[in-house]
Amino acid sequence: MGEKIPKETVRENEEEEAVVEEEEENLTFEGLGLDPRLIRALIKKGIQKPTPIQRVAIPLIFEGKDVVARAKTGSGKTLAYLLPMLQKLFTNSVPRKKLAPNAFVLVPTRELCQQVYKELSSLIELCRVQLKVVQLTTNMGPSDLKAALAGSPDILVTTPACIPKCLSGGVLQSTSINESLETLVLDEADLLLSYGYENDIKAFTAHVPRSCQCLLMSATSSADVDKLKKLILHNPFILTLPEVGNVKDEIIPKNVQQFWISCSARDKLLYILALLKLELVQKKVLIFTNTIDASFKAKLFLEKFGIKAAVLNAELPQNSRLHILEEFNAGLFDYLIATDDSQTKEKEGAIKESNEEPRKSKKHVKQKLDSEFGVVRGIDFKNVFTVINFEMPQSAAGYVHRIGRTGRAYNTGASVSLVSPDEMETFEEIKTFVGDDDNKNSNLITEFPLLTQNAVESLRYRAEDVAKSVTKIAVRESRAQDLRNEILNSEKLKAHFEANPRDLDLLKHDKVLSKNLPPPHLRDVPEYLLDQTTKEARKMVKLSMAAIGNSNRRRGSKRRLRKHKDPLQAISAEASKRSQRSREGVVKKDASHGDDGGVHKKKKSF
Ligand SMILES: Nc1ncnc2c1ncn2[C@@H]1O[C@H](COP(=O)(O)OP(=O)(O)OP(=O)(O)O)[C@@H](O)[C@H]1O
Repeated sequence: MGEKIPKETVRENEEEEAVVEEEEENLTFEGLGLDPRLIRALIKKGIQKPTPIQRVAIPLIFEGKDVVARAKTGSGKTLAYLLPMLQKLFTNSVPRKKLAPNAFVLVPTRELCQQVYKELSSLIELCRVQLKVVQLTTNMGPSDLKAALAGSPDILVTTPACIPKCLSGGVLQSTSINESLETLVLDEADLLLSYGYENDIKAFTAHVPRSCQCLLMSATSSADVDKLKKLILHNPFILTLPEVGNVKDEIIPKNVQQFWISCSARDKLLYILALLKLELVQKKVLIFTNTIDASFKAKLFLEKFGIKAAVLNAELPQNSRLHILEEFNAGLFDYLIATDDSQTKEKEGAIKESNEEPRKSKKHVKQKLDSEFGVVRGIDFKNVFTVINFEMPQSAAGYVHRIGRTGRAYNTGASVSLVSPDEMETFEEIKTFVGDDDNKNSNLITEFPLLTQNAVESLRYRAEDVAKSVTKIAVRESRAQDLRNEILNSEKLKAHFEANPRDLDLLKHDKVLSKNLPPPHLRDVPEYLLDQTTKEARKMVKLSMAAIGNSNRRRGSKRRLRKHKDPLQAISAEASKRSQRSREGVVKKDASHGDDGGVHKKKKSF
């Protein structure tokens, strides 16, 4: 590890810049000076060699420098700061003052909070070191905050809005922070200000000691990042990657194949049906809509054809959202329809969480969206191969962040955008933005080659018939029903999930919402409907999926998870006469139950 440069020296220096050189590609984690315990933990996670941003950031952070790391989405920025931060904490020879956590990680959303917390917890567990990490969110009451901060945690992961709450509630003292804080990380820095945290961050900087090492991680360089840089860092080391020449190169994921399909807005359901039902895209699939209603419409429509998908949006309770993400990441279902309203949020700016008490009435919940929810930025969806833009985002930046949910780190992926005539103008802007500046004729977003007009037309009659049955009222009812279920289940199972975080399969989020089960003739596409080209395309997609081991991974995780016990049964059993079994806490799920039938029936007991 390099010698620690005194903070004062670093801050008086001119800003320095580093570029990752190609010849450094062979650098290993050992070569970066990473502790063997961390290297072993990474190997257990399947991570062998550092990504470019990790190759440069880790040594600089070891040197004690303030760092601004700008690297494209999915490039491994999280580990770039977590690894040296952890090593700094568990190899520190000087006893640390523990009046307050020694490291603060500030992120813009609760989902990110949970993600970073989990990553840290698993690294700590795998390294078998005595470090304690806590996450705080603004929906925690004073007693929860106090309980979480008891026992001298070493690392605090939170959103900036939570810090003033802790300070004013007396659970954190500014003098303690000033004496103990050694590392401050602002992750997804370009979002922190647009989420309305400027005042919270400004107020917090007053308590940050000058000796504290500050790290600022961001996917883009924006005016907001500059503002934060000036606010908190002094003469930091600015990290850039070799291909960085302008903003767009910084953020466009290179290993995502981008496709588009032209279709009318009305035909979008038909086209998504064709893509999924004819298996022309590789799983797992993340589908983006711009509104919650559109996501329910797509879900209801698809489930009539036997395609089960979960929805994810800002209206759902936080427990449910986190659980949906975990299930999807664990491979419990293949299709997730996420509502991305991030651009509205960014445009409106400063929609800050109101520090209200947890929601109480269903009516209230129904209308309130969580402004700390962010589904596009920073969320690490695992093993998503295909991103589908069911509706186009409103800007090129939104597009890039959506497609960046696939092709993470060293993986590859694909995106398919369904573009209607009224979205064409935005799409042209996106094409120009992602296009190659040096070669004006090149077009990085190409027409999706695997879907023939014949194949689409073979499904049209069925699709239009079913689409008519998915009325506005049906959408509204399903949305309300889903929300009610999620609130009830989320509250009831909160304690259970805290104690049994691996019991993911007991509450399936891709359950069918329609009152009537899909008729069998819609579930199966008769072979005679498929033309030769579609049959071949389907075969090709299956072969590629097998090649990347996608299907094996999914089956494996399902089998593993089914072994766990089912507290849903236990809860319903408590009320029933099967007291003997309920006293044991949990009841094994009947192995003969299918994904749907068994779990579904049990949930009705709620
Ligand atoms: N050295 C590595 N080798 C392989 N995979 C890695 C490596 N480092 C990180 N990853 C994985 O890559 C994925 C993306 O990493 P991460 O979420 O840190 O990206 P990011 O740069 O923060 O992206 P975003 O800007 O979208 O937040 C994660 O699943 C992570 O576990």
